[in-house]
Amino acid sequence: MNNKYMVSWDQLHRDCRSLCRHLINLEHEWQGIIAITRGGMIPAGIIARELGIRIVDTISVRTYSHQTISEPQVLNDVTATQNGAGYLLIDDLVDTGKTAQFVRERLPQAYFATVYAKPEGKPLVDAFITEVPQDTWIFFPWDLDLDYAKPISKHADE
Ligand SMILES: O=P(O)(O)OC[C@H]1O[C@H](OP(=O)(O)OP(=O)(O)O)[C@H](O)[C@@H]1O
Ligand SMILES: O=c1[nH]c(=O)c2nc[nH]c2[nH]1
Ligand SMILES: [Mg+2]
Repeated sequence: MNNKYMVSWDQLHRDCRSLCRHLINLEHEWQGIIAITRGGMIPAGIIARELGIRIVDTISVRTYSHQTISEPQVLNDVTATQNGAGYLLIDDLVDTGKTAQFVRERLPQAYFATVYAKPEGKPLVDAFITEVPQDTWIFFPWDLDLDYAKPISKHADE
């Protein structure tokens, strides 16, 4: 994928808080949060803090190895709920929707929210905050490092 969408910690925090405002407006008493690990863990932590939710479980699903997609695999299942009723299910993003479809089958009653969504996957989630084009890879702050940026002009260092 040629295009990149770089997410800073600040932006991630702001986008998670925007998602929280949407979730608060639903006026629902959540039983707890289920994070889809690993990507959903940091958003789930921020959301748990903002909404005052202390029960946080995980379902560990792996669909990608670097940028290569394969069949979703459950590495560790959720234990807090059987069908997700009353639970918020949180992931960092939905891309093709393959992971979302798979997890929805496991937890059909959960309310599924992601912070970022690409067009193919967005019909599979109940809520998201920021849409990113399908041909763009999203880079999260936990995958990035502060590094030297080359000047835009190739003459700048002369
Ligand atoms: O909509 P999809 O095309 O299924 O892609 C979205 C999923 O892919 C990534 O997880 P990944 O499998 O890379 O594992 P990770 O969360 O441990 O990084 C991301 O965190 C989502 O869970
Ligand atoms: O870090 C990531 N960025 C993405 O755009 C993406 N799509 C699927 N899985 C992903 N992981
Ligand atoms: Mg993931």
